[in-house]
Amino acid sequence: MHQTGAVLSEQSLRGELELIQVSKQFGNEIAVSQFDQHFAAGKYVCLLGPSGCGKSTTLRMIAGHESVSTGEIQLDGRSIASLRPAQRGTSMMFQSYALFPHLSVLGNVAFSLKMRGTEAAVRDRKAHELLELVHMGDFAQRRPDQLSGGQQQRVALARALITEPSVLLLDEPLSALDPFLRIRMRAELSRLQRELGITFIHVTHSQDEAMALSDQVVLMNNAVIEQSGTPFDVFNSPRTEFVARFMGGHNIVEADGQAFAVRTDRTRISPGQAGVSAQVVNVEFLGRTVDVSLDSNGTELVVSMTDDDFQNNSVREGDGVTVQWNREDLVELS
Ligand SMILES: Nc1ncnc2c1ncn2[C@@H]1O[C@H](COP(=O)(O)OP(=O)(O)OP(=O)(O)O)[C@@H](O)[C@H]1O
Repeated sequence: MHQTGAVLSEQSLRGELELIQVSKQFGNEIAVSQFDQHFAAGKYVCLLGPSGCGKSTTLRMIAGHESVSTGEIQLDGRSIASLRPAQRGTSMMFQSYALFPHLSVLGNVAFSLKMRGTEAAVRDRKAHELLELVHMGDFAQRRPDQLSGGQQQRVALARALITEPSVLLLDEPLSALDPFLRIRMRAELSRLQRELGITFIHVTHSQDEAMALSDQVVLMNNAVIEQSGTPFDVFNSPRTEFVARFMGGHNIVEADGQAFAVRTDRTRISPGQAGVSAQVVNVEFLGRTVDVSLDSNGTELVVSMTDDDFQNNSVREGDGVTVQWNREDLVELS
């Protein structure tokens, strides 16, 4: 692990962020409504949700690239909603990386300090430290077009971190990478966040990414927070049908006029037992698991079973089956 002296001069956790009843309206359209949430210092937060739900607008309001219509934003105890972006203690890494093509890697990373009038020797030393931190120390003199996508992203990260922000804001940082690199960079982001001890706020529409990375997931829908909590809680205790469906891995079932979620891996097909009748619509082999899709009187159900269970209890498209779950696995939805 690299020690980055000056960069990590402050060892305590930073970036306690509070959004208090923050809303954003564009004309008649409400992009974010009454966003009210506290983020403890030094946490990895993912803002998750479908396209258009207001994630990027929320991030941009924290960064100061968009004003708030109403509400208040506090960072480490001070109000920042009316400050210019560079004064806030936040830094944004963009999806496109937005590196300057004519500058070297070192020049790109040092750029913000140059703008602030920091002398050349100091800014170059800090830029080198940051490049070491993202494992790009050997590439300082290259130009961005001489780097791979993953390398450009590391440089963009170093560039965003050079101002020593308390909060790093990342807008879909992994979406331009191929699936293999995305998983590698995911681990890198997690390592960086822990090493730096600052808050990361990462916008994504991928629930896998949010589950893998975050201490706290904020799931948004139609401009509001639908549910916020640890990935474990949001996945295992979805409050609404939207949350259960968006997080995936759940069936929505009804009993006595009440909707419930039940995990697809806790939904079973057991021959000879009482249960709900259904017909097999599709069988999908996913490697370690097999997903059996079923139609039960017009309701779609999925049973996820291990490969071994499937081999012992094989079904095919068109088979009639009965489906069971345990009462204690039902999560009541509102
Ligand atoms: N500058 C703008 N002017 C008008 N409407 C805007 C503006 N920016 C965003 N919106 C609208 O606000 C809503 C929320 O947009 P936002 O970009 O925050 O969503 P998102 O969840 O980040 O979506 P995506 O994942 O597609 O980026 C959308 O309906 C969008 O059309």
